[in-house]
Amino acid sequence: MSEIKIVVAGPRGRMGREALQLVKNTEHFTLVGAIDHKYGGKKVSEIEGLPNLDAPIYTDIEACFSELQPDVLIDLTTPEVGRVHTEIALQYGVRPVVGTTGFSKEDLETLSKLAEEKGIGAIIAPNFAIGAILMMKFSQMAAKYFQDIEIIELHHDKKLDAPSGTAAKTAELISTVRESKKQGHPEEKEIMQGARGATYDGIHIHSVRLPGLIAHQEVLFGGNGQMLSIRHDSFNRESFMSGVKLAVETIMKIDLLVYGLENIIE
Ligand SMILES: NC(=O)C1=CN([C@@H]2O[C@H](COP(=O)(O)OP(=O)(O)OC[C@H]3O[C@@H](n4cnc5c(N)ncnc54)[C@H](OP(=O)(O)O)[C@@H]3O)[C@@H](O)[C@H]2O)C=CC1
Ligand SMILES: O=C(O)C1=N[C@H](C(=O)O)C[C@H](O)C1
Repeated sequence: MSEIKIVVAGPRGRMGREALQLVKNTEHFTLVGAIDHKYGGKKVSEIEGLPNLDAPIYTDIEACFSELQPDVLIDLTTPEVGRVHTEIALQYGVRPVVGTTGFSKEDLETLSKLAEEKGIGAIIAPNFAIGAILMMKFSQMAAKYFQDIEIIELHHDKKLDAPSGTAAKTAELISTVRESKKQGHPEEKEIMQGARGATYDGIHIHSVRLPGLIAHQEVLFGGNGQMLSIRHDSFNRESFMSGVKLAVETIMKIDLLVYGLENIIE
């Protein structure tokens, strides 16, 4: 395989560190730079706890792209930052692989149009773990038979966005095969605000945040005298890396924005 030149945004983060290891351990991947709002001017190897990689760190993403001309940006930052990074990457002809969650429907539409306009591939994947993709696909299958559905997503307490990108994507996939409906008693009242969680197309989503957790989701389907539960657990962040690798390799061959890893696995 030919060499793929990569820039990682968010290299000191929980996912960013794991992505640096992936790049380091993959023969045809080369880390040419990193984007970090606090450590511009340093090298990755100079930051405590990061792998011994010589790549320079930039705070200015445009300078980074003009000077290094990377093939791919891997973005693992925050919703606001990730959205701007993705837009700039597309403007500079750098293919974005985005794990950052919390993008709105409008953000996705705007970025998709921009990718199409520029003829550049982009992958935005709320979850890179193969088991999570299967959990979402199995949930979509089950929703044809069970229309009353509640999603419980559980994450570590450092997570910024709620609901998780995975929960939002699961609800979105389910709503393509299930007619919108209001669940629960028609006259139910929340005695405490938020008790029934968020709703997407009538599907209830509950977000749990606790120390000790990594990334977990259970989708509950209620039927007459039965319940089906589909669950996925990520016990470490390495679980996401085979998906990141696949996305980086695939993005070199596509020229449009893909939202969700399920679209490139099949
Ligand atoms: N798609 C997937 O499979 C997965 C996606 N995620 C998503 O990935 C994102 C990152 O998660 P996680 O690693 O846990 O979060 P972290 O908070 O650990 O990492 C985010 C990093 O981004 C840095 N950052 C903030 N602003 C900028 C900026 N302007 N430029 C460069 N870096 C910046 C932060 O630095 P500082 O701390 O100094 O602010 C931090 O180091 C989240 O959106 C999360 O939901 C997470 C796991 C899996
Ligand atoms: O912040 C996290 O940790 C995770 N974020 C993603 C999400 O919002 O779905 C993916 C995974 O659940 C871990």
